[in-house]
Amino acid sequence: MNEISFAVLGTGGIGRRTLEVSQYRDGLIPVAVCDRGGIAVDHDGLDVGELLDATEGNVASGPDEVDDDQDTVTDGGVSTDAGGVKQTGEGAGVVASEQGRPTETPIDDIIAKSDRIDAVLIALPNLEHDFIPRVADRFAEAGYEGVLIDVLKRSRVIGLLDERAETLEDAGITFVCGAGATPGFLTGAAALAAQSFVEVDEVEIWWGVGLRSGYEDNRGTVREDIAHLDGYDIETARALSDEEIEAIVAEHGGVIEFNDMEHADDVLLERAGVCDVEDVTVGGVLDVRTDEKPTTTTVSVTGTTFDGERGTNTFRLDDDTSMAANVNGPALGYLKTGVRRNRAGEYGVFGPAELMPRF
Ligand SMILES: NC(=O)c1ccc[n+]([C@@H]2O[C@H](COP(=O)([O-])OP(=O)(O)OC[C@H]3O[C@@H](n4cnc5c(N)ncnc54)[C@H](O)[C@@H]3O)[C@@H](O)[C@H]2O)c1
Repeated sequence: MNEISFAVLGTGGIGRRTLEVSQYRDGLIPVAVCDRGGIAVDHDGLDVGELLDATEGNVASGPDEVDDDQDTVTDGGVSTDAGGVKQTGEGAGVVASEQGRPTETPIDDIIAKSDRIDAVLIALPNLEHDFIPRVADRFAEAGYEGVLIDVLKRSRVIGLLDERAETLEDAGITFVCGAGATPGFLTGAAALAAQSFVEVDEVEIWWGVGLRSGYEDNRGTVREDIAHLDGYDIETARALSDEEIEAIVAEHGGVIEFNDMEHADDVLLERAGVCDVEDVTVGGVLDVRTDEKPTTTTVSVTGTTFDGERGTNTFRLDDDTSMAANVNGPALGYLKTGVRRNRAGEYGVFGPAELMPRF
């Protein structure tokens, strides 16, 4: 396969690791990145090492300058004080890199350069359900013809993307949705595990994530997970200040269990014909005190074979593989598959249970 130039929208906990993992994959050239305050573009390939060093512990999760008395709502939720973000350089995020420059229109600036970009990985927070679908609209309106891929989690967003399938198809865009770990890797594993059966009764996904770097370095992920707790939803989670999130994490002793999560594995498995939405359950445990997983990540698919046997096929991740590895390895694998499909003229919306990620 020829080289693939790609961009990353959002260089937080996930986006930074996407760039890092891409260094270990053949043929992937990171040419553009942005966060909420800056952009860096080099069509010959960005210096990822420099970019990662400059943004280490220095993610632009909130606006650059915030009046201490005034909460500012952003796509990543409410940030009360830019001082809450660890900073190691001049400015937070991409602008701290010598390759970066400040901008107030980061996504539009990437779109303006997108005719030379094969694939765009969207690692933005999705606290407004239509945020990522609206980003897709902007690429389509600008005449982008390439791959868009996201690692979003919520079931209802897939419907919003499906509504746009025709527009994306007409534009020549191949959109791979929900292509992180769960949904993503584990959804794909469930689709494979289901192949033994003629009837699938149940798919159970149970994840364990240990993130010693905690909320500070994984703001979108932790905030969006909190929206699944009793008493919270996406709107209330979006309105929480950083301090309130830290307090919720502390109330749980740093270990939070989630049950019956609205994870798009369900709709993605249904649209791939594996089972019905209601047959899928997703839950897990997040531990922000340690990098060790609090529980083993498993996907169990229970069904009946053609010859009448009932059984459960189980796919298990090693406890030593991190969330960063299990989100970004598959996301880049699905990105490569997306580019292959795009170059073959297949456009529209695809899920991880319909594709096999490539190396
Ligand atoms: N599918 C999976 O398995 C999986 C796993 C983990 C995280 N995720 C998802 O990945 C996403 C990112 O999570 P994270 O922890 O990296 O978040 P984060 O808060 O650490 O980073 C978000 C990044 O997006 C940037 N950003 C926010 N709004 C922007 C805007 N309007 N324009 C440009 N840039 C903007 C921020 O500056 C930051 O760089 C979340 O939606 C999370 O749910 C998915």
